[in-house]
Order: sequence, then structure tokens, then C-alpha cells
Amino acid sequence: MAIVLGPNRYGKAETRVVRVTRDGGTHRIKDLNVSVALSGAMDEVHLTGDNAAVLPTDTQKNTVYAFAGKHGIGTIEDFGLLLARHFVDSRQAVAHARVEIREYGWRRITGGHSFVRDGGEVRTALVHCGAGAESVVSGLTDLVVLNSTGSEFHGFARDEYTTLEPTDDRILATAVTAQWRHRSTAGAWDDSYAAARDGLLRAFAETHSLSLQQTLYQMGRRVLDERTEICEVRLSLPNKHHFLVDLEPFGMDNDNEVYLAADRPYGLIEGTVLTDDAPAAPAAFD
Ligand SMILES: O=c1[nH]c(=O)c2[nH]c(=O)[nH]c2[nH]1
Repeated sequence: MAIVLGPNRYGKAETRVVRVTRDGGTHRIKDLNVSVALSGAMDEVHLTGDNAAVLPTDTQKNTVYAFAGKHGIGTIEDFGLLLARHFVDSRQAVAHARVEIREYGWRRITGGHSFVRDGGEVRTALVHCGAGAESVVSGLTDLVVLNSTGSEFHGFARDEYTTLEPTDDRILATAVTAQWRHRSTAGAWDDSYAAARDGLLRAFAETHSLSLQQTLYQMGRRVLDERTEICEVRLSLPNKHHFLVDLEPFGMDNDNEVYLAADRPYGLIEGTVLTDDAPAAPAAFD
């Protein structure tokens, strides 16, 4: 039996960069968390400790800051592509670059230079750049939504451990993590993002839900129906359970008014919705 080195990658994770753009007294803020991972001809460093092919992770971090200064930061998709292509094009040993970016939004309060952090929601991008193959996946995480009616759950399988009561009126709440794959690496990223997010929200609100699984499919479908530049949507939806509180001990009815918001455990509903002509890109979400 021989022991061999398997797949590997390395890079600087979670470089936090804030870029201020000044237009007179009016400022714009870009606040990112950038993770770079490179792979390629890296056998020697693992097998013998020869670092000749290793561009230090410290350099990768510096490159993020230098590019933010030199090129500014437009969309995270374009910034990711810029960085990924730079590492692949400038280093012979680097065959593949993965750049993952999270963007924290800031909204103007008043005047030109005061901002308030947008709620918990975070915009995301995942870019892969390798020999002749590039991919861009956009997304969001922690988009918290709730329907106070229009959600049922019944007709489910039962066994000797099932205690859940069927319901035809419950709260449906989740924190959406969504990622969507673009057909091309050239896009109007901001417009596409705003429209995909809006489609997810409208589908969540407008679907009379018989299960979170059904809602998931409708959300993915809506994005694909409305946005031809997108060919695959992956969703991860924690079911943020809201349980009706028994108020009988206090002599009161509870007609779907008072709930206990449980934080764990939670159901986790995950799925992929894609067009049947989606080009294969097995690594795009890695
Ligand atoms: O929408 C739901 N899907 C489930 O699979 C499930 N399971 C459960 O206990 N409650 C729910 N709700």
C-alpha cells in the first residue's frame, strides 16, 4: 500500500477590507470579508517542505488590500474575478483559484459620511478560476423572513415515534441562505442580485405553503423563471419553529396568537433547483 497526497488547497481566509470611496463630501463604503484558496503544483511543499511554489498567504492578504486601493471595489463578483484571475495568471504553480466574498451592507443615515449597518443579511459571491474554466455563484445568507399565516403541514408520514400534530395554519419562518450560479462570467451583477433577491422574497410571500420543501422549490423556480442569466439555485432553509403556547393553565384560549420562538433544534430543508440545460459545473459551489 502506498500513501499519496490527495486534493489540497491553501490561502488566506477572511481578510476584512473596508474601502471608502470619496466623491467630495459624499462617501461610499464597501465592507468585505475575502477568502482566497489556491491550488496547483503544490506537491513539493507537502512532501518535502520545499516552499518554492508557495505564494505566502500573507501576500494573498496584501493583494486583497492592494487591489482594493488600486482598482476600487465594484461588485463582489467582479472583485472576486479580478483576484482569482490575478493569482492564476501570475503564478505558474497556481492552476486554480477560489475566491469567496461576503459583503456587509452599509446604508447612508444622512449627510455624506454616516452609515448604519444593514440588518443581518449578507451578500455573497463565490468565484472559481482554473484552466479554461471559470464560474461565478452569487448569493445571500441570513435573510430572515416570516409568514404569519398561509402555511400548513399535514399528511406527513407517521411511525411509533411521531407526536407532531398536523396543522392547517402555522407560522413559517426561516433564515434564507441562497446561492445561484450564473451561466456566464460577465454580468450586470448588481441588477441580477437585486432581482434574484426580490424573486426569492416574492415567492416566499406568495406561496401558500404545504411544507417548507414546497416553498423552497417555488423560491428556486421563481429565480430561474425570471432570470435567464441564472441556471442553478441552491437553498438552505432552517425551519425556525414557532410553537403555540398552551395558555389553558391561565384560563385563556390561544387562537393562533401567542407563540414560543424556538431556536433549536430546527428542521433544515436544503435543495437545488436547476434548468435542464444547465451546463455541468461540478466544482462551482465547492
Ligand atoms: O415544512 C416542514 N417540513 C418538514 O419536513 C417538517 N418536519 C416537521 O417536523 N415539521 C416540518 N415542516
